[in-house]
Amino acid sequence: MEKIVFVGAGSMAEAVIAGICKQGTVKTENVFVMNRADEARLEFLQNTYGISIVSSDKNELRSADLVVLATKPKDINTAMEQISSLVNKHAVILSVLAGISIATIESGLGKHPIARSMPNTSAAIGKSATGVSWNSSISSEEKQEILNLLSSIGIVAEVEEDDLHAVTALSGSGPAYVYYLAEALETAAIRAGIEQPIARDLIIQTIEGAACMLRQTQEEPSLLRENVTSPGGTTEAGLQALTSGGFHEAVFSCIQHAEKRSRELGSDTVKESTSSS
Ligand SMILES: NC(=O)C1=CN([C@@H]2O[C@H](COP(=O)(O)OP(=O)(O)OC[C@H]3O[C@@H](n4cnc5c(N)ncnc54)[C@H](OP(=O)(O)O)[C@@H]3O)[C@@H](O)[C@H]2O)C=CC1
Ligand SMILES: O=C(O)[C@@H]1CCC=N1
Repeated sequence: MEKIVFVGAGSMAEAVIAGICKQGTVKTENVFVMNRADEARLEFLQNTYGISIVSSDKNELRSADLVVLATKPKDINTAMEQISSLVNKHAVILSVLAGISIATIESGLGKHPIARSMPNTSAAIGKSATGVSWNSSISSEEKQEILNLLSSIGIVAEVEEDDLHAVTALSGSGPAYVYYLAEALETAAIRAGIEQPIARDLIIQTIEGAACMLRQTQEEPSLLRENVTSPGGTTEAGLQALTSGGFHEAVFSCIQHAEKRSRELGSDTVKESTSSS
């Protein structure tokens, strides 16, 4: 897939662009980006990554091999209306949108090979955890090309389309949960008397170290947790406070609410397109 056009130029588009450009997956001169109105943003991406801006006649879409849909879910119907007559009929479509079904994309853009994915912002450093599913029009070669592209920004799991809502809740939104934990730990550490820069360093290393332990030892998280927890010690005291504060319930509820919201984003978009047609 030589020529790639990104429709949408926000955080997620940038994370994927940064990832594929840094990993050398594509030639930067073959990557084009467009958005709704923010020209300064397009110039920033052009200057930072050496990619190009889609011209005002959007002609690049006519010869695109891959079109990446990266608008907010609420904007996708308008975006598809604006581009559908221009997109090369052989182009593969790769969506990164939360909640938006393959059927919605098919009804907006017509029959194309479609990959619906859910990456996360760690794509920018090649560490995304991405889920992907396909429509029936995609060939095994096209799948492989998409898997190669997504693998260049992190790990990829092929899942059933319906499971992408849960993947979105888990790993699409997941980096935000970890940052939220880091924020809470830092506030608590400062309150306990540690200087902020020292607290920040200790937290980053603790999160990174624990993630690497999970990956490298392949041990159960519960076993690794038990290894840290001396009977009658500090960890036990801390974990008891988390448990009585409703830690498990909060995490279950977090994933449940995020998954539900992903489903709602999809049905809101379908409702909106039905009411405007
Ligand atoms: N952020 C994240 O962590 C993740 C996001 N996603 C998904 O990625 C998608 C984008 O999210 P994010 O990058 O955060 O959103 P942003 O708001 O940062 O970016 C949205 C982009 O879409 C552009 N846009 C809006 N309407 C159109 C249109 N009609 N034609 C072309 N471009 C248009 C906007 O342009 P302008 O600024 O000019 O209005 C903007 O560049 C969402 O669907 C989200 O669900 C998936 C995984 C993780
Ligand atoms: O919050 C959102 O809706 C998007 C999808 C996953 C991460 N960010």
